[in-house]
Amino acid sequence: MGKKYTIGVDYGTQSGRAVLVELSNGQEVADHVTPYPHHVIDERLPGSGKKLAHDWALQHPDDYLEVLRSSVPAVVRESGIDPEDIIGIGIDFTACTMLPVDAKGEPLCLKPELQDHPHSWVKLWKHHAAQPEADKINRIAAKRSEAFLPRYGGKISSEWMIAKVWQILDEAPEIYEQTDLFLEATDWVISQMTGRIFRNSCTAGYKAIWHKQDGYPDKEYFKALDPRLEHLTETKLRGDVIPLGTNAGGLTEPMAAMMGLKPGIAVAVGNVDAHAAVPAVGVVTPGKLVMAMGTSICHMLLGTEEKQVEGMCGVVEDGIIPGLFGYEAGQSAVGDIFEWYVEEALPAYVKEAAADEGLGVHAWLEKEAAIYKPGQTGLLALDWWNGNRSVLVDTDLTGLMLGMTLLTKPQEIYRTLLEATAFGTRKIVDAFHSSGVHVDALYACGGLPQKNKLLMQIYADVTNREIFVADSKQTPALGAAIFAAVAAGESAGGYDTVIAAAANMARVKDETFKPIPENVEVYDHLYREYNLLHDYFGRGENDVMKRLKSIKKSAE
Ligand SMILES: Nc1ncnc2c1ncn2[C@@H]1O[C@H](COP(=O)(O)OP(=O)(O)O)[C@@H](O)[C@H]1O
Ligand SMILES: O=C(CO)[C@@H](O)[C@@H](O)COP(=O)(O)O
Repeated sequence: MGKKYTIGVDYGTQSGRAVLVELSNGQEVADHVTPYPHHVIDERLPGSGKKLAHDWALQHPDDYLEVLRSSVPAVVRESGIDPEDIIGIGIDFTACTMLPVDAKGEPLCLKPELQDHPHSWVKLWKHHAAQPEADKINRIAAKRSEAFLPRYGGKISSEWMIAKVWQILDEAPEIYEQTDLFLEATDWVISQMTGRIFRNSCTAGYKAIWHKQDGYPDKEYFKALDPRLEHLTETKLRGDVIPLGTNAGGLTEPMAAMMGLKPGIAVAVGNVDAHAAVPAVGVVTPGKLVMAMGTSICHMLLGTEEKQVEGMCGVVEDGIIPGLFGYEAGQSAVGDIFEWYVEEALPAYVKEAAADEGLGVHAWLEKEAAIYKPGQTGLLALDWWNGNRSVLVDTDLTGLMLGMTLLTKPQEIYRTLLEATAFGTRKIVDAFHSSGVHVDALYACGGLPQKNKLLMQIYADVTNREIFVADSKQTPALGAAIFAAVAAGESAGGYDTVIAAAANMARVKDETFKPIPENVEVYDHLYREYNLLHDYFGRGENDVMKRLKSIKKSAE
């Protein structure tokens, strides 16, 4: 058999990208990006121009098909590969990004009579307008001591499926009525490619409170939320939940013609961006924490048992790699904090100095901050500029920096912010490790590891763990291509397991970041101080951050 290939398509917040990957070695032969024509819809609906309320974020389902129409033929063309040798396609998506469809699988928002109804559209992961429903979901679950709650670190997010479905029922019962199924967008796109609807074990588990043994929460719980939701899971959330890497069916003739691919090739069930990245950095066994590092960090870890870990986003059997328990945790702002500082608080002289030296502002700050030894700034910060999504799960917490004097320099503040986010990651590492889900090494992908070496060294020193960095331009898309290779199977030239596929297709860079013992020692001291501040301001001893927020609210 000659060389074989699969295509991975990564659906992000602003755009989708296709990557064509060689199966023998994981080489990314060609890639192509399609920005979504309708962008994120957060002000006005397309067509009617109807104004959306605060905290809404929608998308247009045809934008997802546009990625298939444009980016897939583009990578085939650019690579010059014969479509006969492309044996499968897989996708990964933001989540929970969900939509209501009719009995034919058609999105309600594409029906002319429903186009001007905001609730008929795709709700993007960062649609935050279902917070009142999420609050009730949590309150009622806690009161009933629902067994599922600890699996999600004690809190169900407003970003997830049940809160979004309930918001539709609350605010637009007529749309709820006309919905045959609520689907994750990742499952909808796969259904468009195959003509068959399946739910994948990743989004069902992390975003829709589904459990491999227990299924969804029972009817009594849903009835306690709202009697109209009693039968939700066997009606509008019905459908087989199948593990990642399963072939969801062959590519249909019309879709194959549209994309320039061979009909009948394997289409892997849908997946999520951060989760798909895990095998793409070669992680298929417990003990290795994968960090997707960008504006925020998603932390992914594998285990052999279901354990309860404070503040984690969730634990799902088969949720990342079939046969293992996948754990997810996160920090809600990391790169975003550095960006806030650079955009909102940096003196003009720094920007001028960077320009004079032909450097970007981040690069200049990194160079200057690297001159300091750990502890030498005398500063310490709490990384809560966008609340806390890790052990405290509290969006009302805010940022803090301690130790400033008249001599404090911008590069010292920048370094302290890098360190604060590293302490935030250590908190997550410690929460897992002390709950019996071991963390022996860290694996990093996303934009930040390529951009800032000082940041990576600080993470190695603060966590006292070696960090391996992805050697892939598009790690989640490579992951989607890995799952496509597994869906195709060995007989077609792919692989029979994710473990075998990752062994051949995943890559990390040769250069790693190793902890430097003297830095580890100093950071241990600083981390103890961070913990004192963390608990003092975060666990109720001094609720000044919340009081300030409420004073601010009443002053508005
Ligand atoms: N040299 C740098 N050092 C640290 N952070 C940086 C640097 N350059 C950009 N950033 C931050 O990286 C973030 C973007 O990361 P990236 O992985 O590209 O995005 P995303 O999370 O959207 O995928 C921004 O928040 C930006 O502030
Ligand atoms: O929530 C998840 C994964 O669980 C992500 O899809 C969501 O945060 C979107 O991430 P990105 O902004 O695309 O990195």
